[in-house]
Amino acid sequence: MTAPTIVLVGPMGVGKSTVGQLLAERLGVGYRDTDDDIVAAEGRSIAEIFVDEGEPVFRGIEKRAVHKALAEHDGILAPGGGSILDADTRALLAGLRVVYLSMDVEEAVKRTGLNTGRPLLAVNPRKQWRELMEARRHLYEGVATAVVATDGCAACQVVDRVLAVLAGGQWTNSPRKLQRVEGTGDLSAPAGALTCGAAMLSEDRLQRPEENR
Ligand SMILES: Nc1ncnc2c1ncn2[C@@H]1O[C@H](COP(=O)(O)OP(=O)(O)O)[C@@H](O)[C@H]1O
Ligand SMILES: O=C(O)C1=C[C@@H](OP(=O)(O)O)[C@@H](O)[C@H](O)C1
Ligand SMILES: [Mg+2]
Repeated sequence: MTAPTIVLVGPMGVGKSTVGQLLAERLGVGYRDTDDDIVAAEGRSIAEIFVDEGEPVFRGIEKRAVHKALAEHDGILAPGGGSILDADTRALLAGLRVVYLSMDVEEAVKRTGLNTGRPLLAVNPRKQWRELMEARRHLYEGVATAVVATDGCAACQVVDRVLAVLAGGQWTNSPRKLQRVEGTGDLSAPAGALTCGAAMLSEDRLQRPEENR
C-alpha cells in the first residue's frame, strides 16, 4: 500500500511547503502539496476559493485533495495547515510518520504578516493566529509522531532536524512515540545526539497516543 514517507503538518507559514521541497530533494523522493493540487484542479488561487465559495466549501475540496494524496503519494506530503480540522483526515494520518512543525506567534507574523495569500490571516494576523492555534494546537500534537520547533531556524536547519528525528529510528520500532526536537540542538552533532537531547512529551501521550486524537 502506498503511504507518504513523511507528512508535514502545522500552521500556515510554518514552512511545510518550503521544508517539504528541501526534504524531498535531500531524500531523493517526490514532493506533493495539496494546496498546489487544489489550485491546479480548480484553476484559481486558495484565496479566490475562500472569497468565491467560503471556508466550508474550501474545506470539502481540501479534504478530497488530502485523501487522494494520502492514497497516491509515497514521498513528502505537505497538506494545507487546516486539513487536520477534519476528523476523517486525522484518522487517516494515524500510524504514518507525521511531523508537526511548530513556531511561536512572533515567528508566525514574520513569515506571514504581510502575505495576503492566506485569507485566514488577512486582518489582524497576530490575534487571528493566536485564536487559530488555540483551536488547533492539540490537533497538530494529536496527529504528530514528532514535533520540530522552527523558531529562529533557517529552512535547511529545520530539514536537518526532521532528518535527525528520522535517523533516530524511533518510527521503525514505535511509530506512535511522540518526540519533540527543540531549537537549541547542536546541528553539527550526529543525528542520534540531537535526538537523544530532545525533551519528550508526557508519558501519558507516549503510552496511549490514540486517546489524544
Ligand atoms: N525556516 C524558515 N525561516 C524563515 N522563513 C521561512 C522558513 N520556512 C519558510 N519560510 C518562509 O515563510 C513563508 C511561509 O512558508 P511556507 O513554506 O509557504 O509555509 P506553509 O506551507 O507552512 O504555509 C515563505 O515566505 C517562506 O519563504
Ligand atoms: O491553515 C489553514 O487553514 C490554511 C492554510 C493554507 O495552507 P498552508 O498551511 O500551506 O499555508 C491554505 O490551505 C489556506 O490558506 C488555509
Ligand atoms: Mg504550504
